[in-house]
Amino acid sequence: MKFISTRGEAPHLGFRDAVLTGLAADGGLYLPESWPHLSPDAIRELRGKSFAQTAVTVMWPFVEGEIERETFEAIVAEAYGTFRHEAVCPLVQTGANEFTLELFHGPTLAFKDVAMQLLSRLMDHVLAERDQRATIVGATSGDTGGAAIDAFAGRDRTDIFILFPEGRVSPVQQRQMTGSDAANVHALAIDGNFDDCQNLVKAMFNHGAFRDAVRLSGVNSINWARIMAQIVYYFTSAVSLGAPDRPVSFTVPTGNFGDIFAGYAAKRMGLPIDRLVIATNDNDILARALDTGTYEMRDVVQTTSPSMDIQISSNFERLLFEASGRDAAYVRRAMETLKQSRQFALGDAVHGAIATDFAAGRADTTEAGRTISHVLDASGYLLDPHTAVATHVARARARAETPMIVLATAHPAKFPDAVEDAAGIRPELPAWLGDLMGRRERFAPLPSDLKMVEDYISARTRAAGGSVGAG
Ligand SMILES: Cc1ncc(COP(=O)(O)O)c(C=O)c1O
Ligand SMILES: N[C@@H](CCOP(=O)(O)O)C(=O)O
Repeated sequence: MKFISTRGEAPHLGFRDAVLTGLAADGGLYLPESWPHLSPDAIRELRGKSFAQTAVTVMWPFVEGEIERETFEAIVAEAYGTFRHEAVCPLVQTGANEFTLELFHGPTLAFKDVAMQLLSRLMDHVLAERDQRATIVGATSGDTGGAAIDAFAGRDRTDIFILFPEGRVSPVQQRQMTGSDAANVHALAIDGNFDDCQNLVKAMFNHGAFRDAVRLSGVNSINWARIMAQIVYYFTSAVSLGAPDRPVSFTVPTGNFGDIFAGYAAKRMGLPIDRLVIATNDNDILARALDTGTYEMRDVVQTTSPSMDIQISSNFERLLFEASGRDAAYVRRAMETLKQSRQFALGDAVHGAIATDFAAGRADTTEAGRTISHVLDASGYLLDPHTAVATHVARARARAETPMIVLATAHPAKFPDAVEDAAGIRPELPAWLGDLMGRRERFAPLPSDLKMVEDYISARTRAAGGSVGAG
């Protein structure tokens, strides 16, 4: 299996190079050159399998020929051994035909752990095989950073630098990034919002000399392996509700569009998904794009679901590539127009293609708060604000005949203030994370300035001399 860039001007890469390369050299995002297909019989055979077994089956077509099967099985087993629930991602019934897929049983209580625990082990494996080191740089609106730091802390072949927007993440999220005492971990508090952090990361990838000098690698969902790992729970949850013999729908709290794109990928791989519903908070660029056919940036609004306070959804580019019939020239034009004028028109064909697979809705902070309180009253189940956004949207969109699976992307204890304001209950961190808020903080405040951030990283990374991967 080769991986190709959405902008059509970067080398085609094998799996290991795609994992280490992150963003393609032409600024695009890697995708498999074709979608593998699981037949209905193959999907039926997943019934009764463990999460790790399903994970190997679903991801193997992307990995085959690049990593030995036994090695891959061991990496997957170790990654999901870090989760605190036997089922890894359990499904809980929360309404008549509504199910909540709990993705927060990993080490940092967010869905990011599902991919990050795998990615760190995959990277370690490939770097060790090549006797290389890498500098990982990532942007976070709150959860990616903590998950990446947990997954990479103390690893010998990587130094990790996480850029987070100062003052815009929850105190728990901040401690998960700043409370690590591992020497290879660096938390950078950027004076800006998440989009500024993400723009800095992309600019570093597009700066060839820096990229090569520090052997730059990425762990945001620009990295294909992040998406690949997230495809798995669409299969496990749908199969547990009767797939492939019964279609299901999913509602996904959406920011950078990585999680819901993984659902789209599952559908392209043969999973019968009726609807993929994009749920946004007040930062509703994706819902507006679906409504109007124009992707139009506005200023970011701070909400009680900070991890979704995003305007530039980087994975939307992957969907544009697919919906345009893999037209890299269309994607290049769209991205250039966005850069110049902060908006672009999808065009009728692409807009129509997207609308056949996706629906969208929004929930503001008041609606999300009310949903937390209603669900608690009705079923005793406590939602985090991101999952509440999705639950609000799901309930407006549900069809009685099709089970609706809502992705629960974070544990409510990551956002205790917002949950307490909404429901009068202050969720506690699990006992095994009890010392988190007492840990000493270590981070560097920096302006949103490319040169200063690059200089900071160059002075501290232990990797030097030539880019990793083939890109
Ligand atoms: C808790 C939570 N929910 C939802 C999202 C949105 O996911 P995505 O960026 O993949 O759309 C994020 C951040 O990515 C998150 O941390
Ligand atoms: N919401 C994310 C933003 C980064 O998303 P990613 O999936 O591209 O890493 C976060 O929590 O940081």
